[in-house]
Amino acid sequence: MRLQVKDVSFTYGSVPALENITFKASGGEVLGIIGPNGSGKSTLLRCLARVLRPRQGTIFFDGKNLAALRGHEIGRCLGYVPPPGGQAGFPTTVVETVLQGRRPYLTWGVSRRDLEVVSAALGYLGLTPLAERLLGELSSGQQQKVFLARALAQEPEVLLLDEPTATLDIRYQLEVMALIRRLATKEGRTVVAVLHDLNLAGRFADRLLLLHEGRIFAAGKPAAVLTPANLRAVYGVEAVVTEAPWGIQVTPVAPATAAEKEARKEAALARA
Ligand SMILES: Nc1ncnc2c1ncn2[C@@H]1O[C@H](COP(=O)(O)OP(=O)(O)OP(=O)(O)O)[C@@H](O)[C@H]1O
Repeated sequence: MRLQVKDVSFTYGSVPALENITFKASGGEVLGIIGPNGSGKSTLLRCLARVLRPRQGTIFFDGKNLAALRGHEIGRCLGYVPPPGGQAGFPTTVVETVLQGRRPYLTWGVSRRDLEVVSAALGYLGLTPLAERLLGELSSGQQQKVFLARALAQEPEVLLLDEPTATLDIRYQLEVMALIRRLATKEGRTVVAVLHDLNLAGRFADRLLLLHEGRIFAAGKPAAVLTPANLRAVYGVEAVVTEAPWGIQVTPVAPATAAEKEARKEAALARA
């Protein structure tokens, strides 16, 4: 098993953010982490990336305790892309930034293979024409693609992506998700991605973890997790869930508050 998370809890000061999280992810799998604002998704990803240290519990990578791995080992095992925003303060170019992804492999200098990998990562994300531009002079979506390209250049076995499509236009949302899918299916990598877009989650993930108030509320295949009852209980919305040929589709219809339901009932009566 590539990734094993056992009974992980995390607290910010006195604020509990994760409680008793346990799950596994294998090679070739895309695991989507979904849940409302503040449910603990980013905190979980930061624990997996070893940016945060769990208060309790253990995370294993290929059977090894993540807490015991050394820096350069982590770099080859795990590639972490934080959520968009606040990362572009450095005067580096796009190509230099993506090349940083090769740091776990660099010895005396940059090899031909390093350059090939960087060039392929730039190409995958349509960044080749922007290669010499400064990062700080790009749009937020373009910057997001650069950080994804850097993680791809790192060639890690596990990719940890926090809202990888949040700032991307609809074409690149699909392209990035398809790329993630390919990395898992064709190259056997494990991808753990925090996703707010339930339709992308329902379409591209093999399994979903639905978080609610720091705990796992539901876990399993998208069809089992994205149910109207779960969405009502966790997000407080009424949603229509359909199964399209390409995956599960979720259409939020209305907030499921008592007042809303009453108003809709009255409106229906008035129309009748
Ligand atoms: N640096 C911090 N200090 C204190 N509390 C924090 C900190 N970061 C997050 N929290 C709290 O931890 C909980 C989980 O936050 P987290 O960012 O993991 O949620 P999330 O599911 O990623 O939310 P979102 O969808 O809004 O990004 C929330 O209650 C949040 O207020």
